[in-house]
Amino acid sequence: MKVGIIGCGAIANLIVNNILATEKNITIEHFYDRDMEKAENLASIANGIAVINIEDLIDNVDLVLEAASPSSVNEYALKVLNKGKSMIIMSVGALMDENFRNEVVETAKKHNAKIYTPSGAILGLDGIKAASIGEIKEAKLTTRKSPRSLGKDVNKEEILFEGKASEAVKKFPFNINVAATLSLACDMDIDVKVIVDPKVDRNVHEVVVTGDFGKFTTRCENLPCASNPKTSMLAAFSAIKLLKHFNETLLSGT
Ligand SMILES: NC(=O)C1=CN([C@@H]2O[C@H](COP(=O)(O)OP(=O)(O)OC[C@H]3O[C@@H](n4cnc5c(N)ncnc54)[C@H](O)[C@@H]3O)[C@@H](O)[C@H]2O)C=CC1
Ligand SMILES: O=C([O-])CC(=O)C(=O)O
Repeated sequence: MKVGIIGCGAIANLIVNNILATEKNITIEHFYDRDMEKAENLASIANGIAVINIEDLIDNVDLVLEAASPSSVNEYALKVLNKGKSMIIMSVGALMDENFRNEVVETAKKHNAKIYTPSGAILGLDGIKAASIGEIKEAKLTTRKSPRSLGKDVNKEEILFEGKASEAVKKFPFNINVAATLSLACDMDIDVKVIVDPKVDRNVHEVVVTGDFGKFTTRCENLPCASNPKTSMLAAFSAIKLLKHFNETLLSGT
């Protein structure tokens, strides 16, 4: 399988280094970034090509992995899907806009392509997918990050946001894509709280879900990526595992 990457930052670097070292059947050779130097750096690690035109990436791969920004999803998703290429989307917040999401899904259907949103930086997507066979009644996400992650200068804990995921992704486009991933899995605009906390140096996400199945709570304390404190390493790991799934025969978990 040939994969092309849009956005050559923290997540893309972890993915490329891992896949290069562990997977013979996945090649990642085409890279695009609005910062050409970033694309060239990653291309040199992978012995690949930094493309200037996005079409040169789309035309030469089977699957496009977006790890750039919500606005990049608005810019490129329809171009990718219109050419029948499947897509892994990390900047899931872009899909909270219902009209855009419907257009993306319809385009993918028309061209027989798939859209994957990995579990990213949170725990519990497996349980939610199973729980969604019954009714999911309530889902809440509480995210706690350091002032450095959230770009705030505070010396005590502060609630920055309480409301719906659709609003959260607009206010924190680079910090709370997980709220969108949860909303898609639950098929509802979930409740979100964002807390800046000078006492933490990890990205902490708590998920509480109730439904016909009962109730579960998950909590993770994620180490951030060295090159981007907003982003948890687990988010990159989840995309790596999804890529590996394409090659696996025995698949565990929903
Ligand atoms: N789904 C999830 O659980 C998570 C999603 N994310 C999201 O994944 C994305 C990537 O994260 P990182 O690798 O940490 O970011 P990063 O900031 O380290 O790298 C992003 C790269 O994309 C490039 N870029 C941004 N917009 C672009 C555009 N319109 N066209 C071309 N290139 C563009 C930037 O120049 C940069 O090199 C972000 O949107 C982030 O918010 C991050 C963590 C968890
Ligand atoms: O990596 C994280 O902890 C979560 C994150 O930035 C996002 O969902 O955008």
